[in-house]
Amino acid sequence: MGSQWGKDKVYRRAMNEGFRSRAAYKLQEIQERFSIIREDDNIVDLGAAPGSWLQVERTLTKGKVLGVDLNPIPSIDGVMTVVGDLTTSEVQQQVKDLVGVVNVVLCDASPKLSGHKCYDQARAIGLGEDALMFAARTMKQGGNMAMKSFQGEMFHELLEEVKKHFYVVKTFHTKSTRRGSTEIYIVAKNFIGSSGDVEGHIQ
Ligand SMILES: C[S@@+](CC[C@H](N)C(=O)[O-])C[C@H]1O[C@@H](n2cnc3c(N)ncnc32)[C@H](O)[C@@H]1O
Repeated sequence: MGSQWGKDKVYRRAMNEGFRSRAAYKLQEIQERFSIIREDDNIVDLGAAPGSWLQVERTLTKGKVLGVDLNPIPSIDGVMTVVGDLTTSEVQQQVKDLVGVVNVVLCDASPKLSGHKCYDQARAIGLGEDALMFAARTMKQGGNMAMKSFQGEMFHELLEEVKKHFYVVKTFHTKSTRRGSTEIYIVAKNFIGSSGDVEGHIQ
């Protein structure tokens, strides 16, 4: 699992460049490599606080940008936010009402670490499954997704589940990820379309 953000060189660079966290560079790397966001796309960003991915997204599309997080996200011009749990159907409905057609779902959410490796890994994988289900229930056919995950138990199963819903699926280690972290991004392009039977834990 990754460690919490620290005040290292990349963090200081992010602050100097006006980003809310170093995570901004991870999305920039994903976009440079995979071009998952097109200039008119509507984007939903799950686990978006404090908002550095939202800052990057706002520069990449003229479409709608909406962030969801358990914690409030300080406002960003031209960005909608929802405070809530991405695993709930209420939040899914709110997002659909606000965004309408969703072209891209991004998920950088990670659960609060308990320090128990197996438990934290299981929760991280569970959150990934929920993000996949969120995407499958809200996203337009042909849409793209990128989600954070962690290598370890059940990661392979999550990856296989993503492959059932997208034509192209890759994994990607960003250079901006801390050394020693098991963090890995799943990048999925060209959503096959909603089948309504994604495994997950939506309430
Ligand atoms: C690493 S931070 C995201 C950083 C963000 N991408 C950025 O650039 O600022 C992970 C976030 O996931 C959120 N999160 C975790 N579980 C969540 C859930 N079930 N629903 C919504 N947000 C969640 C946390 O509150 C936290 O803010």
